[in-house]
Formats: sequence, C-alpha cells, structure tokens
Amino acid sequence: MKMSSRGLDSTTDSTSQFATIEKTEPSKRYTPPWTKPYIIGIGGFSGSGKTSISQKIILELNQPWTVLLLCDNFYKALTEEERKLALASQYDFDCPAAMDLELLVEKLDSLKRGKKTEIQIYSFSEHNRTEKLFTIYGANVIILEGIMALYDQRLLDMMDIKVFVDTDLDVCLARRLTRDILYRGRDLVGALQQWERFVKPNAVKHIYPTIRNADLVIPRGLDNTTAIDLLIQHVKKQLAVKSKLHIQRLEALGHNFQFNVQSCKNLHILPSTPHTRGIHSIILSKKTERTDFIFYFDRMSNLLIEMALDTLTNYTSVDIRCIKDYTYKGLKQTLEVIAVSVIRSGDCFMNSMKKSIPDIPIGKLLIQSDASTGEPHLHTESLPKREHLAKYILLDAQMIGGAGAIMAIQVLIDHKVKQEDIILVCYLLSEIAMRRLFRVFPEITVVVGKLSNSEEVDTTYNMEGFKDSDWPFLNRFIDSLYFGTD
Ligand SMILES: Nc1ncnc2c1ncn2[C@@H]1O[C@H](COP(=O)(O)OP(=O)(O)O)[C@@H](O)[C@H]1O
Ligand SMILES: O=c1ccn([C@@H]2O[C@H](COP(=O)(O)O)[C@@H](O)[C@H]2O)c(=O)[nH]1
Repeated sequence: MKMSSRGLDSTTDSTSQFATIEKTEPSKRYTPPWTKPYIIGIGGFSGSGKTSISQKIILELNQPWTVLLLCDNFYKALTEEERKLALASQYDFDCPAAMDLELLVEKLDSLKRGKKTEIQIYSFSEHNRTEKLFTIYGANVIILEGIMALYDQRLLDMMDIKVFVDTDLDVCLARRLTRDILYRGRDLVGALQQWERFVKPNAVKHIYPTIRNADLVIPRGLDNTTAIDLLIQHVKKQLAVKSKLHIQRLEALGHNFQFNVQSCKNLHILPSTPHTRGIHSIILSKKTERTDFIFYFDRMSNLLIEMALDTLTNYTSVDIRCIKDYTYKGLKQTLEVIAVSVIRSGDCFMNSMKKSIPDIPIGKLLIQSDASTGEPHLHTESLPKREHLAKYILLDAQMIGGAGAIMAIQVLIDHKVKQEDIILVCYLLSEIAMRRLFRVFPEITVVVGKLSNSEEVDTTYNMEGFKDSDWPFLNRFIDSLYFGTD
C-alpha cells in the first residue's frame, strides 16, 4: 500500500478555514452540506475491482446520498459505422479519446456545486448511451469510478481523495472475461480479441501512468481489506469533521442576532385568544387521548392554513356578475399554490391543506437527523415540476433547532423557488429556530401556532435531536397518526 500525505489527514486545514469564515463574517453564512460533497476518485484497470471496492465503501460508509458516478456513462455516442465495429469487438474503448471527458468534467462540477444533475445511462450491450436518465441531487459523498477517473487534471482538482486499484493485469483479464460474458452480453472470442488489441495496450500506455496521481494505491483490489478499511476510516473521519463544521455553523446562526418578534412583518403568530389557548391546552397536554389530539390538531391546522393563505397577496381584480346584474368586485389568485410536506410531521397539515385547495399539487421532503452528529440529511425529495412562478407552502409541525427547516427551504431555493414565495407553516417553533431561519432566509414568511421560549423547551439539544424533555408527546401523536398506536 502506498500513501502520500496529500489526501490523508487534511483535518487541520479545513478547521482553520472555517475559523476564518466565522471571523470575517460572523455567523451569517450558511452552506448546505450537499454543496460540498466529498469526492472520491477510483481509477485502475478494467476488471481490477473498482466497482466492487466502491460498493464496499458505500455499504460501510452507510451515509445517505452517497452516489456512485461511473465514468462508463461518459463514452462518446458512436456513429453507425463505429457501432458496427464495436459489435465486432473492433472498436477502441480504452483510449482517452473514446470518452467524453468534457461532459464528465461538466457533470462532476455541477454535482460539486450542489446542483441537480442528470446523467444519461450507458448500455454495454448496445455500446451506446440510452434514453434512461439518472438524476442526482444533494450528494453527500460522490465516488467517481472508472478507468479514466484519475486521467484528467480537471477531475483530479475536484477530488478530495484519489485511489488507484492496482491489480495484476492477468487477474483483471480473468475477472473481466467472466463478468463481460455473464453480464455485458459478450462472447469469449470477441472479448479476448478486444483485450489483446485495445484493452491491455491502453492499460499500460494510459491507465497505469495515472497511478502517480493517486493518494492511495490498493494492490490486489477487493482482497486488500487492510487498505480498504484504512480508506473507509479516513473518509469517515473527514465526513465527521465536515458535519461538525456544519453543525457549528448552524448553531452560530441564532446567536448575536437581534430579532424583534413584534416588528417582523414576515412572522405571523396565531393570536392568543381564549379559544386558541384552549386548543393549545388540549394539544400540549400529556393526558390528551389520541382521538382528541387528532381532532384538535386538525382544528389548529385549519387555523394555521387559513392564516398562511391570508398572507398571499398575489391576487388580481375580477368583476363577478351576480344575480340581478349586480357586479361584485372580486379577487382571483394569480399564482398557483403548491404544498410541500416535510415528512412525517408536515403530513399532519395535509387534511386541512386539501380542504382549502382540493387539487393542490403536493411535494415531499424527507429530512432526518443523524443520531450521532445531529446533522440533518436529505433522504428524499419529490417536488412538482413548475416552469412558472408559484407560492410554496412548506409544512412542518414542530421545529426545535431549525436545521431541518433550513435544509428544507434550501432545497426549495435550489429548485429556483424565491425566498419571498415560501410560506413556512409550523405549529410549535422555538425562538432559536426562528432566529436561525430569519438569519438565513430573511424574506420568507413564517406562520406559527405557538412560539416556544427556553422555559418551555430545553434549547441545549443537539440541533434537531430530541431530548426526553423536548415535546416528546407531539412525536408520540404524530406516530399515532401513521401507525394507529398511542
Ligand atoms: N477480489 C475479488 N475476487 C473475486 N472476484 C472479484 C474480486 N474483485 C472483483 N471481482 C469480480 O471481478 C469482476 C470485475 O470486478 P469489478 O469490480 O467490476 O471491476 P472494475 O470495476 O474495476 O472493472 C466482477 O465480476 C467482480 O465481481
Ligand atoms: O461499450 C463499451 C464500453 C466500454 N467497454 C469496456 O469497458 C471497460 C471499462 O469498464 P470497467 O467497468 O472499468 O471494466 C473498458 O476497458 C472497455 O474496454 C466495452 O467493452 N464496451
């Protein structure tokens, strides 16, 4: 195993960089974790075990949004003539010119900047790109794997660690033959001809020299468990540093930020009346029965959804002809309204949402906190596609640290939704979460059932993580909505 000091143990560098950011611009900056994915490049000969090692890393890292990006998807589209040669095993797929490296650089750059990126899938039996698209958004870790992964300087510059899998060429041939015949629709004679004429000479000429770009060399491929474990431990350590920095940034957001609840025109808190206090009393009580909770939470969500709809100003005048030729000067919505639920607690509002706008388009986001770091992770996003402007009502029942809500809003913004078109509806919101939200997104509108201060909620929690003292009853009831248990 060979290691250089470049890729491994760069922990101190990233920490000091963070300190500089905080010093120059105290706590205002927020960088969503997926805009800085950790990129691992894995190069080596065909059949050396690159894909198998990548799969092992994915399994062991067990990180949401780890993406395997195959260089194989970037073979250039073939002409009819070239395709005939390829089908006869007479086409050279192993020289750098066979690959669309420009496109690969463009796509990796897009992913590195946290953009939603579409990759066309390649068919080995057709020797061509298919119509099938693979969409990647919000990757935490990207593994770029392929024979040319360590070839282009622009790709190397984007990688956090570069790995070369150094397996003996004869072993590679044996493994490649079995795989290509079994899974890639090839026959023995053609596969051997291709190997002798193109694969082997190019491996020596173009691929082996890329070993010098590697931070880590893994001899014997998948069999080298020591080297693979070392790599996995290193990546885990780097990811832990990254998520610690992210949490520190998030935590800093709420501090030293003077925020006046009374004068914020974008914050709408449900007026405290005997009626609304009566509903809070039922919802917040530990003793409330499940059926009562569901009934009164539904009442509460009706009130909050009505409030949210009242904040919309995008109306145009219309003349309504009534009976006896009376004309009513009415109003009509000019923008479509879309509901986005943060699974699962946001779903508690869905009933009321559909009662107000029956055919409302619905999007879903699944954001969960990592139990050990407290860092929120985006697991699923499905948003209705819209070319035109729309208003987005984002629904989440409770917010303590605000990290999940910040991430949810950032996802909408990444989908080209403007801050001023987002209305966040939340039943319970802690003051710290509110300060963080407005610090990062001052233009959003927030509709709240009840603002909770530190007397009601222990704000020393781990961002979105819950302690026993943090509103566990609401979680219990949200669970009961789904699973029918108390
Ligand atoms: N250490 C190993 N022992 C046995 N078979 C292996 C080993 N590593 C990989 N293989 C098999 O060899 C073939 C090629 O491995 P793969 O990971 O696809 O290589 P690459 O992506 O570098 O072309 C696959 O069928 C894989 O299952
Ligand atoms: O249409 C194609 C495209 C590529 N190849 C061969 O694939 C390997 C690279 O893939 P690995 O997964 O790294 O083995 C390359 O050596 C090409 O010869 C192909 O046969 N047909």
